[in-house]
Amino acid sequence: MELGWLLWGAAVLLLLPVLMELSPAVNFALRIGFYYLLFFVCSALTAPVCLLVNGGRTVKNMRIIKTVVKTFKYFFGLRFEVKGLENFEVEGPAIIVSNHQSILDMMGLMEVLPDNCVQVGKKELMYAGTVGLIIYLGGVIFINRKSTSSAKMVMAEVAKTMATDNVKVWVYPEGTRNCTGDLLPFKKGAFHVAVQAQVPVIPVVYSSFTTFYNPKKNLFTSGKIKVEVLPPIETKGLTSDDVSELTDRCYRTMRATLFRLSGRPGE
Ligand SMILES: CCCCCC/C=C\CCCCCCCCCC(=O)SCCNC(=O)CCNC(=O)[C@H](O)C(C)(C)COP(=O)(O)OP(=O)(O)OC[C@H]1O[C@@H](n2cnc3c(N)ncnc32)[C@H](O)[C@@H]1OP(=O)(O)O
Ligand SMILES: CCCCCCCC/C=C\CCCCCCCC(=O)OC[C@@H](O)COP(=O)(O)O
Repeated sequence: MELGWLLWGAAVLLLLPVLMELSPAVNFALRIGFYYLLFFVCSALTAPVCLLVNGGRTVKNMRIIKTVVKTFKYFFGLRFEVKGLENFEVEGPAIIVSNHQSILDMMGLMEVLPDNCVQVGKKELMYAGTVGLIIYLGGVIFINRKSTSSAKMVMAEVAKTMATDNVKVWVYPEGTRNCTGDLLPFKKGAFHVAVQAQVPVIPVVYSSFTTFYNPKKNLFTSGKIKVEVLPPIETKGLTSDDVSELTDRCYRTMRATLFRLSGRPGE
């Protein structure tokens, strides 16, 4: 019996490189599966550490999570070229907005995440096993995208507490992953919160993943991701009437930066 398993294991190990070469689908499945496995296992191992070190749900756990997630890029041959980190150095809280292409964004997020910064995530993530637990412990704010009213209430609460808690809040204004190399229209919630809290909006742009990552084409290879933190956009003195213009301004700036970083001619 043992010999059988041994032979089977040796065959898989010998065949794996051939399979990966022959079939992009196998390569993609193995790499993305390994990414999920890393999430799952590292979350399970990190959760007790967070509880021991910080006692429960607190943004301080993001430091521990960040330390772990920053190692993931080495497994996939991904490199980050970061510019503008000094733009995070604003006094007090801020709303950070960035484009969102894939679950690989979690590596990019942790590559530049400033201290005391939580994220807004869809509430379904709470149920993603050990990952749900670790992001809960990290202070992630969960919203129900399907209920604008409840999401607005949660965001209004964020606007109130972010000043007292002195936290930055990272929002993906496209509201979903989008790996087309362009931006989806922006949801306005992040900008309402910024105006309600009278805090700056700091745009962050990641270059397009399409050169090394495309699930539809089973493409997932190594690659370089350019990240640019743009100058803060002040909201002092703005009101809810200014939110649409603020959203559009941010969208245009980020889209132009995305095209520049991705080497795509602007429109
Ligand atoms: C150790 C190993 C660990 C390994 C694993 C861990 C790895 C990393 C850990 C940390 C990372 C975890 C973080 C996970 C990130 C996950 C990211 C996501 O889940 S993206 C999806 C969720 N995010 C969003 O949806 C973006 C935020 N959405 C919004 O802000 C939306 O605006 C809304 C949900 C509040 C409403 O959306 P919707 O109704 O679809 O559309 P809108 O046009 O935006 O709004 C409709 C009208 O409502 C007005 N509005 C919106 N928000 C507000 C508000 N807050 N106050 C007042 N009014 C608001 C808006 O203006 C529209 O009205 P109109 O008249 O048309 O202007
Ligand atoms: C033995 C292996 C077991 C594996 C079992 C899987 C258990 C859970 C493991 C990993 C869960 C992955 C969660 C990754 C969260 C990354 C955040 C993210 O990118 O979420 C997507 C969200 O932004 C938008 O979602 P949609 O694009 O609207 O949809």
